[in-house]
Amino acid sequence: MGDVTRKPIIAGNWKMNLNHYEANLLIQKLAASLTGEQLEAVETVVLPPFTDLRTVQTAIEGDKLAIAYGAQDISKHASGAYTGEIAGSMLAKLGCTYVAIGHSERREYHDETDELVNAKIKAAFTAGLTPIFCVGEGLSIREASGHVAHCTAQVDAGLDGLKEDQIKQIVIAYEPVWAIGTGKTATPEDAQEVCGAIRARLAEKYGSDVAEAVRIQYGGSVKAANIASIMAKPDVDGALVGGAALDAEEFASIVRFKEHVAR
Ligand SMILES: O=C(CO)COP(=O)(O)O
Repeated sequence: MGDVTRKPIIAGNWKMNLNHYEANLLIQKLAASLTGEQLEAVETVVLPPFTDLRTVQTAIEGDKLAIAYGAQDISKHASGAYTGEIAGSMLAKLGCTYVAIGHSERREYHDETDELVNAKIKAAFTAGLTPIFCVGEGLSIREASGHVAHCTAQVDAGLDGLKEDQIKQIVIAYEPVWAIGTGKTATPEDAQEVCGAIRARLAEKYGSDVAEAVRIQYGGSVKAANIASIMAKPDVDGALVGGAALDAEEFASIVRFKEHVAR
């Protein structure tokens, strides 16, 4: 293990929830629930729908809040005749720092392949955005004990052709599909097993310097009640939160995980 300290990163993936009025309200409530010190200790990120981004930018910049934001998807293309798509340069212009790529809901409902995910990660870097690169296994793979191999293969494919300094910046989110929106959280040991295996794979391929710099999140039914024990694991550097990120109090409490007792 190196001596790199990885700043915890808690990101709220709002999915297809909240219009721009509701987005503004949620940002205001978050700002009221978290102190500057708490936001300093943990990188706090929101990933609203595209249509909310301008409003979220205005709210965050207006009050100089230490909250980062980003999008839930990106086009692999830079610009052009791609109806309905959003380019990385457009997201960068709105002040986005992050973009989620390869979320299981996009892989499943929009047939996103590892190859497309890899192209989107490259598009994000070209636009100066940091990918939150999602991987995770479905229930049948987990039941057949194929989860580690599945996730490390997704990591290999997603990072193909990237430079080491890009890989160092990336955030990887391990989200077991069977734990998303189901209330079935993976145990902290389950989360550590895969997050640790991902880091070991990164070390094998790119060296321990790179592996120790990458932040790895766990996602899947994260709540204020279970965050502390998940964050206590050595290779878990943060969380990607879905449903619980729509409630300001709950999300703020997740961000304050250092004040909770791990159970
Ligand atoms: O998919 C997720 C975050 O990207 C997790 O969603 P839930 O927290 O609602 O299970």
